[in-house]
Amino acid sequence: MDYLLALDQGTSSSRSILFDRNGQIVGLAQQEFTQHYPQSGWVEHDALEIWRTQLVTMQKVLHQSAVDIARVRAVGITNQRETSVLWDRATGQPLGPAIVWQDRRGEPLCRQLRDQGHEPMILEKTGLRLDAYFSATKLAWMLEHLPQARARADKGELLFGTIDSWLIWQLTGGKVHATDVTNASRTMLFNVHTGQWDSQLLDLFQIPPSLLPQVMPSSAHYGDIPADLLGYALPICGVAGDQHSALFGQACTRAGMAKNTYGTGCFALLHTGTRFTASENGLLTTRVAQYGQQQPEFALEGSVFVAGAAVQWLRDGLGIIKRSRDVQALAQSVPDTGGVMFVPAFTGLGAPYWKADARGTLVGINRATTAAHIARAAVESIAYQSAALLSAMARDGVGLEQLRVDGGASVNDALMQFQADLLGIPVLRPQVVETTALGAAYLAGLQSGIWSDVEQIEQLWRIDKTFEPAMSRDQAQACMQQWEKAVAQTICGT
Ligand SMILES: Nc1ncnc2c1ncn2[C@@H]1O[C@H](COP(=O)(O)OP(=O)(O)O)[C@@H](O)[C@H]1O
Ligand SMILES: O=P(O)(O)OC[C@H](O)CO
Repeated sequence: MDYLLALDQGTSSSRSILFDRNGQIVGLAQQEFTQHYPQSGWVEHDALEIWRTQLVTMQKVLHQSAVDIARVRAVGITNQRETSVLWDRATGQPLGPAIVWQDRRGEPLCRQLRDQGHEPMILEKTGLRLDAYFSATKLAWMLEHLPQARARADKGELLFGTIDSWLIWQLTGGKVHATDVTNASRTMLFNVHTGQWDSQLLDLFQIPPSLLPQVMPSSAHYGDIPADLLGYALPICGVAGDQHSALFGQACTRAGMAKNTYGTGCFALLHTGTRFTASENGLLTTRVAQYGQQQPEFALEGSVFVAGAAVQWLRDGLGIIKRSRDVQALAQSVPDTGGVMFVPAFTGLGAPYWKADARGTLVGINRATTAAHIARAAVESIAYQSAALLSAMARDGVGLEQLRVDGGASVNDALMQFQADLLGIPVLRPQVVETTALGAAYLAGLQSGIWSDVEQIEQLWRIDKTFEPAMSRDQAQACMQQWEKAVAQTICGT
C-alpha cells in the first residue's frame, strides 16, 4: 500500500494527515498555535511557530502511525490563504510577525486606492475586491513599517510568501521559493487570466518583483524534503490554498458543483468551469486547483471571516465552554436563542457585506438570556452568514441544488441541520470531513502517479450524512430577515 502525507496549515492549528490510496485517513497529528491580537482589527501569527508546529505534527504522525515512511509516495501542502510572511533570504528569519488574512490594517491603503479609482482594474485582473483581506496591502504595510524592509527588499535580500511558500522554503532547506496558482490568486498581485504576476499591480502596490515566488500548477513536483528532516527524502507534489484544496477534496471538479468549509472562517466555492464570472453581489472570482495542462478554471467564492472562531471566542474570551466541541451540548440545552442574534464581525464583515469597520454585535439580550442562548446564537451565526453568501450566489444567477460541506465545525449536526433549513436544499457531509487535507493529498497523488486521472478521485467521494431541509420556506425567510436586521444594526455607524 502507498500513502500520501498532507500538511494542512490552518488558521487555528497545524495538522499532518496520512492518507491511503482509498482517500482514508490512517494517521493524524494536530497542534494549535498562538493567535496574537495586538490591537483592534489586527491578527498576527509567529511564522516560526507555524513552521515548528507543522514540523512537529509531521514527525508525530509518521512516528505514531504504523506506516513505513518508505511507502509514503509524496507530500501535499494546503494552507490558510493570504496570510503573509516576509523573510531574510540568507538566514530564513522572518522580518516581523505574519499578517493574518483576518487582519484589517491594510484598509487605509485600500480606501486610498478605491478613491483613486483603481478598483475596477483590480477586479478585472484578479477577480478580487479591493480589500485588506488579500496579501497585497499586508505586504505593502510590511515594506513600509518593518525596519529596513524597503531598502533590503530593493537590494534583493528578502523573500515574500503566503504560508505555502514559507513552508516549501523551510521544507526544502531554502532551495525552493514557489507557490501555486490558487495561493497566488489570493495575493491581489496575480493576473488570473495570464497566470503571471502582474507588473501594473506590482507598480501600484510598490512591490519589487524579486520578492515573489515562482508560480506553479497545483499538482507538480515542487522540490524535495531532504532526508535529515524526517529520516527519509520525500517529494512535494501538490500545493493549494485550503479552500481550493477542499473544493478538489470534495471532488467538485466540474462547473456547477459547490462546497462550504466550516473552519475558523467559512468559505463557499462554486466551480464555474473555464468561465470567469464576475459577481454583482459581493462574491469573488478565484482560480481552482490546476492539474495537468488544463486551461485556467475558476470558482465563485464567498468568504465569511468569523465562523468557528466565534466558538473559539466562547471558549477563550468568555470561558463558557472548555473545548470547541462542547458548544454543541450547551447550544442544544435551550430550544432557541431566546431572541438573541450574534453577528461575530470581530474583524469586519466579509462577503456579501464587505464592511471592514464593522465589529461584533449581540442583539436581543434580555434578563433571561443565558450563556446557552449566546452559544446557540454563535452556532447559528455560522449558518446565517453562509446562507447570506449562498443567496448572493443565487442572485448572481447560480442556484444550487445541493451543498457539500466539510471542515472542523461541520461535525456539528445541529449546525448542519440549521444550514439545510435556512438554504432549503440538502446539505451533504462526506465520510472524510478533512477534505482540505484530502485535496492536497489528491493533488500530490495525481502528480506522483497514485491516481492516473481525476475520474478515479471522483469515485472516492463517499457520503456520511445528508441533512434534508425541515423548516418551511416562510419560516426560513423570517429567520433570514431577523439576521439581516441584526447585520444592519452591526453596520450602522461604521
Ligand atoms: N462541534 C463544533 N461546533 C462548532 N464549531 C466547532 C466545533 N468543533 C470545532 N469547531 C470550530 O471549528 C474550527 C476548527 O476547524 P478547522 O477546520 O480545524 O479550522 P482551521 O482549518 O481554520 O484551523 C475552530 O474554530 C472551532 O472553534
Ligand atoms: O484556516 P481556515 O480553514 O479558516 O481558512 C482560511 C482561509 O484560507 C482564509 O482565506
